[in-house]
Amino acid sequence: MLGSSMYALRLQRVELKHASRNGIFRRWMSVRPQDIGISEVRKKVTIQSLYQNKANGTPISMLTAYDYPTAVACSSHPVDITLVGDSLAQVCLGYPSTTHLSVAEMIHHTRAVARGTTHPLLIADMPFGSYHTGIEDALRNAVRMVQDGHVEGVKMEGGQELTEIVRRLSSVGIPVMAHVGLLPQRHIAMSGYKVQGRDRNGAKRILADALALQEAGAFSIVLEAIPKELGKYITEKLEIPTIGIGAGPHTDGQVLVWDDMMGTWNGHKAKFVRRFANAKHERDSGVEAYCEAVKSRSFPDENTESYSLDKNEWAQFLEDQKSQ
Ligand SMILES: Nc1nc(=O)c2c([nH]1)NC[C@@H]1CN(c3ccc(C(=O)N[C@@H](CCC(=O)O)C(=O)O)cc3)CN21
Ligand SMILES: CC(C)C(=O)C(=O)O
Repeated sequence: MLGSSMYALRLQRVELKHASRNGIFRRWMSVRPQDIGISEVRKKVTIQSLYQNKANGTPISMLTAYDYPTAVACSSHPVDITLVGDSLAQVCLGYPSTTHLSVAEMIHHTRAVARGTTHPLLIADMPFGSYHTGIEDALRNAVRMVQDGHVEGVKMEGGQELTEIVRRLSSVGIPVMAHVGLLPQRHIAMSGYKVQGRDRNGAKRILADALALQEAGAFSIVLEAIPKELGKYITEKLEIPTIGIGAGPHTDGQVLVWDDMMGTWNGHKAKFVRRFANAKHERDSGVEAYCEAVKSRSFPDENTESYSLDKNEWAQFLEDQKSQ
């Protein structure tokens, strides 16, 4: 056991050396997936490979993750991009809105996700307020996300007003994913979570935003809650891959929130959500069965789930107790 794990460690180190010598050093590229319980080796997803997806019409799968186990689950399947979305605020931390999430809280979670991430590209949301107080603040916070949070790129919500920030981050090599349409960080200003671009002028504005963000250097863009016709049109107009959530079937990729996809989210179910599992049912029946077993003393089983000591040792122990 010890021997084999030391061997794996040594091998890992050798591979790391090899990778860095060849100039293809990437944090996880050379980590043996078995180390975190992943059996299949997949090629690291890169911005270039995402462009190839768009070119050859292979859909891009993006899923949110908020901690180590969800990151490992993404890394165990052909998820192309793992997103530490700021939906973290609501679905994991119990805040009423994404606007409550701090950079420190986000980084705490991105570090855990990074530890469980192998082949997927790792992107995280810039929290509300972390890119609104000036270009240098945005850059400083993005650097924190990369350096302390271990993410490979950042996502930010907004349109043409963000182009200078996108340009600055891109210019120093921090990949930026843009996000237009429904902007959850602005739900108060937008009077709720509403489908965007439903009239001619709204649609024009979203297209203009998407084009401006591409021109500023965004490597990809999320289209949230817009009509499917517009999702298709923007996807055809842009050179960068579009990732839709409630933007119809014609975007270059799709994203869903982990808890929506798993069927564990108790809150509102948006029209664009499909539950691909009913993990809530499994989870609840597990908790119920556990409580029942404890209360009925059927758990733990005396023989298979408990420890014992040698009969003679125990007799001696009791004997010693008498003379105390
Ligand atoms: N669980 C969860 N899933 C998400 O997709 C998500 C979050 N949380 N939290 C952060 C944001 C908020 N999002 C939301 C929240 C609500 C709607 C929603 O209720 N949409 C209405 C549209 C109504 C209309 O304009 O016609 C819907 O019924 O689909 C959409 C996106 C997306 N993000
Ligand atoms: C749903 C995705 C796109 C997101 O922004 C989030 O998880 O916060």
